[in-house]
Amino acid sequence: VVNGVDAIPHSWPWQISLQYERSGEWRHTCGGSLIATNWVMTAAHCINKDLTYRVFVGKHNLKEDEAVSKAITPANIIVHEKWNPIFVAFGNDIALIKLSEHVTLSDSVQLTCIPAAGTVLTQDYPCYITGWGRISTGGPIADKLQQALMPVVDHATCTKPDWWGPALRNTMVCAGGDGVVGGCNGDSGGPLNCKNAEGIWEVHGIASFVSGLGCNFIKKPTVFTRVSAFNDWIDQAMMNN
Ligand SMILES: CC(C)C[C@H](NC(=O)C(F)(F)F)C(=O)N[N@@+](C)(CC(=O)Nc1ccc(C(C)C)cc1)Cc1ccccc1
Repeated sequence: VVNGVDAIPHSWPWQISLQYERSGEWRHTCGGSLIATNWVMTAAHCINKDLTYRVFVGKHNLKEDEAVSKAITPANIIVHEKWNPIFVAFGNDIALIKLSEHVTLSDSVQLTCIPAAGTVLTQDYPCYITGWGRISTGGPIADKLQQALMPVVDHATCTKPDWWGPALRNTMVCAGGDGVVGGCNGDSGGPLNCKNAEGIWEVHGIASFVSGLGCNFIKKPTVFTRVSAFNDWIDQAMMNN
């Protein structure tokens, strides 16, 4: 997250770190959200079938051993069948990771909620991006979980020619674009957290892409998969696996 701040430790207890093993060490690659005690929602572009992954729950500082955290092996990874890595613009950048065991919920490990199907947030609705992604374009990833207020940019604005243009799908949701805050590599798959009218946090977006011109480029908001466009897919995947 570019121009974010350190989160209060474990204040986003559904945020996970998706890590893969390379030459004997584990590397953070993406974020994700705990939506059930044995299911994590992330981005399809985070998944490479040839890699070995682990899901780390209850983390704050990636560089420290934290007693409240636990690394869990995936049992199964379901990538949206219409995801095409060559055409990110087509969307469907969503995947579900079934964990090999149910997590134990605690103050540091909690579930987040999926919004009602079809929910579309209005312009400037206040949401927060969270993640351990790069803290500047091309810069280092964060040690401590970062957060930033990233107001929603509605479809009418986000599809303007000098924004993302008409190619932007309505199965996507934009946020930010002020030239200051932005998601960046490593935030992929992580949540766009928005409080609903009842004061309950929901995950409205899965961080998908930012402009190649820069992670916090003005009028190029961070683009998220709109979770409320995939309720049926999520339900089916969890029921069938
Ligand atoms: C792997 C890609 C598909 C998604 C990756 N996503 C992220 O970093 C995220 F925002 F989700 F945290 C990304 O944006 N990667 N970039 C490499 C940019 C990128 O690939 N962006 C992009 C934008 C649009 C499209 C399609 C919709 C035309 C594809 C990729 C990050 C970047 C940004 C500025 C400078 C250097 C690196």
